[in-house]
Amino acid sequence: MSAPTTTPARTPARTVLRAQGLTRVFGTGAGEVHALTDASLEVATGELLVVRGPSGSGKTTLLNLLGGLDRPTAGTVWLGDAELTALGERDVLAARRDRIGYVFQSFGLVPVLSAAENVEVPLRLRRTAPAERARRVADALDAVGLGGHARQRPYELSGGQQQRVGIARALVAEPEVLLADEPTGQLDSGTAAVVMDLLARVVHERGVAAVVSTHDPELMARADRVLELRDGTVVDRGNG
Ligand SMILES: Nc1ncnc2c1ncn2[C@@H]1O[C@H](COP(=O)(O)OP(=O)(O)OP(=O)(O)O)[C@@H](O)[C@H]1O
Repeated sequence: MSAPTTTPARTPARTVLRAQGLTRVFGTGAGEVHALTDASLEVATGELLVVRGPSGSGKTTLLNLLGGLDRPTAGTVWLGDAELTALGERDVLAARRDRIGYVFQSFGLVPVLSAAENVEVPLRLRRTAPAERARRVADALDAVGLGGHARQRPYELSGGQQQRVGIARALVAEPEVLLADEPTGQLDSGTAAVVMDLLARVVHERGVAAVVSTHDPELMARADRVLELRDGTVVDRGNG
């Protein structure tokens, strides 16, 4: 038997985030809205899963359930070995703080804080020591190419730069999972491509399991896998 000619350099991928049978029904004055029905997925370390689908197809609903921001009507989310959907409020908050990074369409930066202070927020919440905070913030800003912009406030940065600060903030505490809901929705197409390339690179380099929703067909090119939603149902899990 011949020996393999190449040795894999990377740690083998491990499933980090898993959802089974996720259903979310909203009660409204006009009756029930079935925003998501029986959705299942898995995301592994270093994998970028893009969720696509038309407006109203359930992308935000799915991301909110995966990130513990909302509770499903039925179904389960596992974060590693922990059943996120079975945890009480305090434990969900701790899991969100310690294990998940979020990137928002409208960046979600605090206007009165500098880029560095915005990136520092998750570390303060985790009570990381000041010297360690400073080191990690500098590393995270360097990783998104903004080492020279640490003291600038959000209004002194372009939209693309603001979203790069948002990505640095999401990754600074080294989460296992990164969730981004339409992260390039407010950017022009050229800037969107730069931001998406950056997201894909950091996900692969850092081995984060990432779920990113988008409308933009161009952004699918950066995905390792594309999951497609229609009317709240997964019509393609992108497994080939
Ligand atoms: N809190 C809510 N109460 C009632 N209905 C809701 C609520 N949130 C979402 N919905 C409905 O659930 C469906 C899915 O919405 P969702 O925001 O998940 O779609 P989306 O794919 O993210 O859309 P978009 O691309 O426009 O952001 C829509 O019909 C929406 O109106």
